[in-house]
Amino acid sequence: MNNNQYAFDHPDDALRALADRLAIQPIDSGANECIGRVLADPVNADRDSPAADVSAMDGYAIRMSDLKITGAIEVVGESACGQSPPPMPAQGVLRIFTGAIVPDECEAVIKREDTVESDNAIEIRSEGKVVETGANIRRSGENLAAGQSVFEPGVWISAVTQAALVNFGHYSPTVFKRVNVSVLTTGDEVISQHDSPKPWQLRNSNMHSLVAMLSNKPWLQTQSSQHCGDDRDKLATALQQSLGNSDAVILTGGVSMGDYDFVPDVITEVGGQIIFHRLPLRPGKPILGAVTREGKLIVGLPGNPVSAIVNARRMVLPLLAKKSGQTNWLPSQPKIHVEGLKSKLLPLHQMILVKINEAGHGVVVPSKGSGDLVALAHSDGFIQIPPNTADNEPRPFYRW
Ligand SMILES: Nc1nc2c(c(=O)[nH]1)N[C@H]1C(S)=C(S)[C@@H](COP(=O)(O)OP(=O)(O)OC[C@H]3O[C@@H](n4cnc5c(N)ncnc54)[C@H](O)[C@@H]3O)O[C@H]1N2
Ligand code: MOO
Repeated sequence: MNNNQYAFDHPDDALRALADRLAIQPIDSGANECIGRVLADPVNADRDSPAADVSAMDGYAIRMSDLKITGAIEVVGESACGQSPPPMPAQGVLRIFTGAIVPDECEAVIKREDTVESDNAIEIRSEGKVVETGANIRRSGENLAAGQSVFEPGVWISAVTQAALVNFGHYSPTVFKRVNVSVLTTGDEVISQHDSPKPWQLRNSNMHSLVAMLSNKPWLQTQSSQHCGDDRDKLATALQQSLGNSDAVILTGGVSMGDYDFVPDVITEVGGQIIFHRLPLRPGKPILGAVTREGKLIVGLPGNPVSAIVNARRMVLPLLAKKSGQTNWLPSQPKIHVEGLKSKLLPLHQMILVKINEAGHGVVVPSKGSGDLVALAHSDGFIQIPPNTADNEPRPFYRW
């Protein structure tokens, strides 16, 4: 707590306080697809990786004494992939292939380009003469030994995670259930895609952008998306229903100080415990975070389209990630230099739209404010600048 104006000084503190109260998803016993989902059980190595000493190159399995031989050395046999290896001959070398098992008593592998090859014999070139004991041999268990931990629960299963899971025999690991999310937009001025807007109306960009952001994540599932006018009772009913069939409800609009801003009251009415309402953020000051008794998430995002989507990325996705079981739910972001930054000195964490240039630097996207969804659409993400800061240090970058 701080100077009374805001429940938290830093958005991450607000996130942690709310995240602590969320119920983690149960295990999904019926999952038949694990890619993009969240690992629920620990995974240990079922065997050494590599499982045996193997060659890292196509070449010849030698003893160190072979390096002293000038002239031809007989190639006595070969160790090929997918076969158990022949014994190392007392004299002569074996042809060996990348990934094939290195026989006991082989002391190094010489790359074939470091030899002069002829029928059933090689000569070792000067480049090959300098190999050291163990050269080009991958030792059994050097990546990981049998029984050691590969992953703890809470890992997001990407293509690279999948490589290790399959390598250790976990084709269908246990995962957490997807987080079912409902999107509930509010406001009498917002129309559906089937209507054409009058001057005092606008299209529901928030609903479509939020659903798009959520649908990018295989560990989430959009349960429903609906719009509700500024009617307190209808909003309460819609929120109650959404909470009944989802794990999280994300609302937009109606969270600030207007006469028709019913969202905070309605959240309390349906049993939500408000953890924060208003944070020192721009955009996003009116944001509201709440939790139900069952540990479901409710977030009230401001209605302005830039504010809604910036805070969906900055605040909602981490909370949903926590709920999904991910342990790295609030990762630190890479810091980037930003050109053209002239931020005002404000007692707020400012989130500024940027585009990334070829040098990997951010360039500020000129914006007219939190209703400027044209600027939003031309950005790659945003940076976050601490309150009352005017220097041009690298800042954390949140990519869309
Ligand atoms: N007296 C104060 N007024 C306002 C404050 C404040 O602190 N004191 N905060 C301002 C800030 S910051 C924001 S952001 C807005 C957010 O207010 P609400 O969440 O109550 O949003 P609305 O008033 O409902 O709408 C704001 C704006 O966004 C448009 N909108 C709403 N829903 C959608 C939608 N689904 N798709 C596209 N656009 C939407 C809406 O028409 C308004 O133009 O409050 C300030 N006021
Ligand atoms: O969240 Mo508001 O967008 O700062 O205008």
